[in-house]
Amino acid sequence: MSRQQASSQANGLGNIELMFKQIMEVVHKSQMEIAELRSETHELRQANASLERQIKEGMQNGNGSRFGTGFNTPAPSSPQLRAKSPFLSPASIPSLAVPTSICVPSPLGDNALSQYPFTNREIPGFYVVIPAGGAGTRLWPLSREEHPKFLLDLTLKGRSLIQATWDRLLPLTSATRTTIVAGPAHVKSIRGQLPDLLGHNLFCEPSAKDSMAAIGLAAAIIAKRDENAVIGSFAADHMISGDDAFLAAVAEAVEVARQDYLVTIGIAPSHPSTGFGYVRLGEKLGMHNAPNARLVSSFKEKPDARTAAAYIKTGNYRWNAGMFVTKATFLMDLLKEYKPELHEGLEKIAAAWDDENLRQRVLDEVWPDLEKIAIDNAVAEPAALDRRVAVVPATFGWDDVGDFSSLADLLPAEANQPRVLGDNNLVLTEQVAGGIVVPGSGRLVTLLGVDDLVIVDMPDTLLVTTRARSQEVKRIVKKCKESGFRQLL
Ligand SMILES: Nc1nc2c(ncn2[C@@H]2O[C@H](COP(=O)(O)OP(=O)(O)O[C@H]3O[C@H](CO)[C@@H](O)[C@H](O)[C@@H]3O)[C@@H](O)[C@H]2O)c(=O)[nH]1
Repeated sequence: MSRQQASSQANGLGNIELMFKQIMEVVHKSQMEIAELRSETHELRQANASLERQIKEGMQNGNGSRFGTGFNTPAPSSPQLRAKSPFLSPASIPSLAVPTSICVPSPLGDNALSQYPFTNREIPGFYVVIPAGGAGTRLWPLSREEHPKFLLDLTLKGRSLIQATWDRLLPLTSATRTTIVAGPAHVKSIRGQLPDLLGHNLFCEPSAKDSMAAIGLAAAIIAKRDENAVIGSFAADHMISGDDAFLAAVAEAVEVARQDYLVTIGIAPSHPSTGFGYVRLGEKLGMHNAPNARLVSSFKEKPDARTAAAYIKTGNYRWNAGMFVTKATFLMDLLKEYKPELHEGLEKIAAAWDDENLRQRVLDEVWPDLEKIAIDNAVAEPAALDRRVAVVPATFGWDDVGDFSSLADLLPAEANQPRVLGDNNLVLTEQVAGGIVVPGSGRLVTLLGVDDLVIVDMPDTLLVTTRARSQEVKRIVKKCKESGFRQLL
């Protein structure tokens, strides 16, 4: 063969390879689009169900012709915040066929698809634990001690964050296996918002002792009820988009947890956040039922910005989404090893839990001395070093709605306009770009020529700051406390 012929043959092969690559890219893109469409369809179905519920509630209250206010869980002293409904009328949404399975693209960018059954997603022996403890200080004055972030409907979809968390997880479990750990100040509101929550599944802690005591309490009680229980702990105040991918990731995490691992869900970091824990991806676990699961080679809770940036550069790190899936007994074993006193205290409380008088006595005696520590520091960090922590990398959208800046990102906006949480008619702007306005006092808020401001106008106080400084709102809360404005916290 002449050199010219050989070179033209090589070119031909190269072209075929290129064509194949392009075809594969198109196929992958279509698969991603299908997964996205399915996710949107599911969200539409949920929105539809939520609207139906609002109409039903409105009719039960003799108020059938008016839709809910959108912001249906205002703080007791706040006015109702009105909003445009983001929903279509039920009649305009066609009924949708339920797919038999869902394909979720692999989070590792390897073009693989994992298939999960769509219907009957309940996982036998799986218990949900929702620790509802954070005050959401960075969302003050919208979020208050008595009425924290998880009780608010921050997306104006008609459900508070804790209600949305409940709705999201219900397909995997049932009300009998869904539990909440909360302080006495929030028990009544939680019961009001979640009428299906069973009395014996609401674990009331005497005071805030951080996430290890809260999740450990639930684990200890559940382990007594069911020694084979696998628990999944999910914050009450996070937002998730792409529920199918979320449920698939949790189902995968349960499979891994059954093999005695503390399992986290890993989110691909978008920026070097100092507010999250980071997990370093270790070797693949190669489990048949959990194709994406990997070992966590190390776990670092809230690194500084420089460290976080270095982590992200490697491409080997994921954010810990604050979700932990594990056998209840395995978590107690880890606790016994790494925090024996906390373990002993929680076991004592769990043993007395079913007898209400005894429970109170033991709580009074034991709870005040329990160590206040996050689950991440108490067990996740040391257990990762012992190769007992695994991660399921996730593909769903996730946000912990930590401050007004991230809340702004979640709200719809007209181009170059501030986002409005509430009634758009109460906000007038001229040459204003970006930012977020909460017109919560009922009066008109007007803005001229200011960009990226955060304005939260409540009946009892007004907050003005910038999006860039919104992480620092807790400094103002501290100042209010020091200056004697306790009633505003
Ligand atoms: N019941 C109860 N719940 C609590 C308590 N303290 C914390 N929690 C709950 O435990 C979860 C995590 O606690 P946070 O205090 O909000 O943790 P964080 O600083 O946000 O960090 C955690 O979450 C991040 C994701 O949002 C993670 O990235 C990080 O690694 C860590 O797990 C939240 O659901 C919070 O409500 C408490 O005393 N009581």
